[in-house]
Amino acid sequence: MTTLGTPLSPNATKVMLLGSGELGKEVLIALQRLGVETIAVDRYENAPGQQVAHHARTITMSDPAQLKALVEAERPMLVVPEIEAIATPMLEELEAAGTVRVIPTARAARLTMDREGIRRLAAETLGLPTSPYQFCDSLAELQAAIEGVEGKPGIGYPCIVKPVMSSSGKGQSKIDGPADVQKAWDYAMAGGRVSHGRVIVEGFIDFDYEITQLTVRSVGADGNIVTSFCDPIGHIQVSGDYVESWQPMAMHPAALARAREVSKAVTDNLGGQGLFGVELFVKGEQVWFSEVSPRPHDTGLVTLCTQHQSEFELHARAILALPVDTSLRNPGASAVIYGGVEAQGIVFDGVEEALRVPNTDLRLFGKPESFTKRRMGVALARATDTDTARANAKLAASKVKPRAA
Ligand SMILES: Nc1ncnc2c1ncn2[C@@H]1O[C@H](COP(=O)(O)OP(=O)(O)OP(=O)(O)O)[C@@H](O)[C@H]1O
Ligand SMILES: NCC(=O)N[C@@H]1O[C@H](COP(=O)([O-])[O-])[C@@H](O)[C@H]1O
Ligand SMILES: [Mg+2]
Repeated sequence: MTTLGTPLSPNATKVMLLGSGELGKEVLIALQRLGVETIAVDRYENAPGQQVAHHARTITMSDPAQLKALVEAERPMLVVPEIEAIATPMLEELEAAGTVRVIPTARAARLTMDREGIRRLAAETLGLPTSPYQFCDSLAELQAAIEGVEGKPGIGYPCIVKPVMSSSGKGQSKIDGPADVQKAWDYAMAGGRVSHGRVIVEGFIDFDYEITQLTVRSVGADGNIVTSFCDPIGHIQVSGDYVESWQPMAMHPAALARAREVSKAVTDNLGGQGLFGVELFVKGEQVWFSEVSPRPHDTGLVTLCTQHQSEFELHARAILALPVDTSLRNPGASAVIYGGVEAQGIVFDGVEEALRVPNTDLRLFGKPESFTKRRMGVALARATDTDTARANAKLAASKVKPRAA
């Protein structure tokens, strides 16, 4: 049974988010609506979620001592990781000591913190289909992994190199031939979230399309964990970062069934309560596991305009052991708004024109600093079909013009 308290009182139900970007901001709003007392933590001041939470804290989340001190001082009922770059072994320690509960579990946060833990679990422990891959600690190892050594075939070309710890495509590049290897290595070294000399090289999967299968582990009426699925989300990525997503993605029934089998296998193993974003590549009826976020997914921003309960509300409910409803309300789409400029405190022209596009909405995240390729907002569109929704979301996004003040 869940009992919720009153925020800012001695009986408050306190939840701490580790990472408070655009995704955390929406989770915090969902928690606020249930009267949860929220603590938004990030690596910089005035992060989007810090602007809506009861309390804002700024620390280096990858520093175990700082993380421990903060959790012990605040004593939240739940700690909810929102990004990968966190001192997750410290979360495991704190969870083991009974200091706090981590969402979905501290082990899941550790395994998904870098690409190695989750890839080895999926491919080697669970036997799920993935791209061929190798981990490398130097340029020479990368070259050998691609070209092969002593008669052993390598991954070959084309392939993709990514820092083991990065997200939103940072440091990721495609290698089409030997001339690109050095450049890809240097780019990966510059792009990781935490300085780390390790990369994954993956064989390129020539998929027809890719999806995010949002999967929720919540507590059922009988007290047992139930798994529910949202309608699949289709998306387009450019340079490893999502630019457009839509829901539902029309899929062959066999591919959808397989996608859900794979999602269930991964999320069963990771365990705990909460929403997961399982990323899958699809070709015909064939499905490959790519990676999983044990938390709301950027491509799932579309659920703000398509589902009765968005992925953020689903996460908030699931972690509080409340019932969830994953049903679709109407088709819809999202389109990303990049900063386009390098400046602090930017302004957005064209918001009115954007919102004149029928059945659209906007989220401007309020990030204090813009970079050319930093995601600063998203346009949302609902429609009776996803083609119309995609066209309108892109049109609305294109009307918003960020600029230096
Ligand atoms: N092996 C692969 N074959 C083909 N395309 C790939 C492969 N790996 C990655 N991609 C493409 O690059 C995108 C980003 O890759 P990935 O999800 O691993 O990066 P990421 O940095 O973790 O991104 P995010 O944090 O946004 O999920 C994928 O969604 C896909 O479009
Ligand atoms: N693909 C993961 C993802 O989209 N994560 C989202 O981006 C934020 C970081 O943005 P920033 O790099 O602009 O600070 C994170 O806090 C999270 O909300
Ligand atoms: Mg991804």
